[in-house]
Amino acid sequence: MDTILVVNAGSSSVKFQVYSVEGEGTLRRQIKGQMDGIGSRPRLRASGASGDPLADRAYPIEAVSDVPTAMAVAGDWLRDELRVTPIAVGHRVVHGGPDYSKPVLIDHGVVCRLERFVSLAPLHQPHNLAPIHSLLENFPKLPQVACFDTAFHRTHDAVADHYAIPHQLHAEGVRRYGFHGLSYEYIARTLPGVASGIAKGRVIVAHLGSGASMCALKDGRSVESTMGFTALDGLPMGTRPGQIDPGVVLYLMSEKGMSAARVQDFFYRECGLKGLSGVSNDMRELEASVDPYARLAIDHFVYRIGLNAGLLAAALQGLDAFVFTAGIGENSASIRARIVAQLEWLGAVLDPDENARHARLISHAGSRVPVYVIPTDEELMIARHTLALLMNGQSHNTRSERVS
Ligand SMILES: Nc1ncnc2c1ncn2[C@@H]1O[C@H](COP(=O)(O)OP(=O)(O)O)[C@@H](O)[C@H]1O
Ligand SMILES: CC(=O)OP(=O)(O)O
Ligand SMILES: [Mg+2]
Repeated sequence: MDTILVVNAGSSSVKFQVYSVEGEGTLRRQIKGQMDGIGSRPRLRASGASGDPLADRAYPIEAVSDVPTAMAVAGDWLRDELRVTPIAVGHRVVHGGPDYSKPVLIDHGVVCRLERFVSLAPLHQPHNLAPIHSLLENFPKLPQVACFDTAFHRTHDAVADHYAIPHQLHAEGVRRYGFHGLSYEYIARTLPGVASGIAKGRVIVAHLGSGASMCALKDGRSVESTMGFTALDGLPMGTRPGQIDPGVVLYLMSEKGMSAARVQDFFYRECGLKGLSGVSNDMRELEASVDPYARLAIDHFVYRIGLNAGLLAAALQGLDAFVFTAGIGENSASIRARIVAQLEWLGAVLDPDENARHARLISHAGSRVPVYVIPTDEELMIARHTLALLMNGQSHNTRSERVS
């Protein structure tokens, strides 16, 4: 069976899927899995084609303390226990910079260009590139495809893409890229099947995971995002602060003597829900906590999402629907309820029962703005892009090599 392996390394999880390629361009999911809770409560879960459980293993926090270890554990499991030998591998690569507005077949030149963005996405890019490197080394003819978080947002108007800084910096790549684009692309493609009348309208999608952002969609295209040059901007996240006055950076460097490397580490790993609560970066643990700072961290998260919804509604000049997705958006009914309460002035009213049972439509029948929960599938987008590149014949003479 010809299969495509998809790898998606996030900031607190490694997700993977294996698809069989059937007939002319049909993909069928064979395995879906993830190692999540990295750094809090690591757990490997995977299921087969019909949702049948293949694995559910918990690990001590120190056994899977970072993303590379999680990737190694999941990779060993796929290779040794499931004998996965793909004909191609699709990777999520978080930063594509100014050059890449669509997925690309990987070679050494592409990897060199993507390495330039490691400092712009230190929580992700090194982990995205590590398996690419190792497969290029060991299986040089195996087709690999890079799919970018930034690509879906490359349609932004100049007015949204610029910072108010000298424009030469924009020319060299200092732009408001936006991230989570594979997730937003999946939602944009799924919406017509969920609500055909709305898919062409003005929609805010809230991707609330360990990394969190929101995207304004108009007619299925991204017109604005809360993230910018890097995935630090916008909403507060698991370990990142979100929007912050650059004066704080200057203060940390000039008054606290922090080096640039120390500031980077601080903003990517020690802030956000974790920094503010002092309890955890994991929303499940904050919701279970009675610590007043855990409460404050959740309050701040909800408040900032409400503020940013107003910003994106302004970009769209109105709102026709709101969508929740990703770890928190798909699973936490209480956070969703609190966010929808912030959206009441925009015309959204919750149906608490539908919300509690995680229905697809969670707004009240009389709500002017419908509110949806749509589980995202970045891996499916990557598989589709990977297959499309393979079928366009750009992977000449390479389909016979397999990972063993
Ligand atoms: N049932 C739940 N209730 C609240 N939060 C949840 C639940 N399940 C997952 N989450 C949260 O989702 C986040 C991880 O989301 P995910 O989209 O997998 O992140 P990433 O891809 O960035 O690693 C974590 O903060 C986790 O606590
Ligand atoms: C870009 C980003 O923050 O990704 P994730 O949410 O997967 O960490
Ligand atoms: Mg993610």
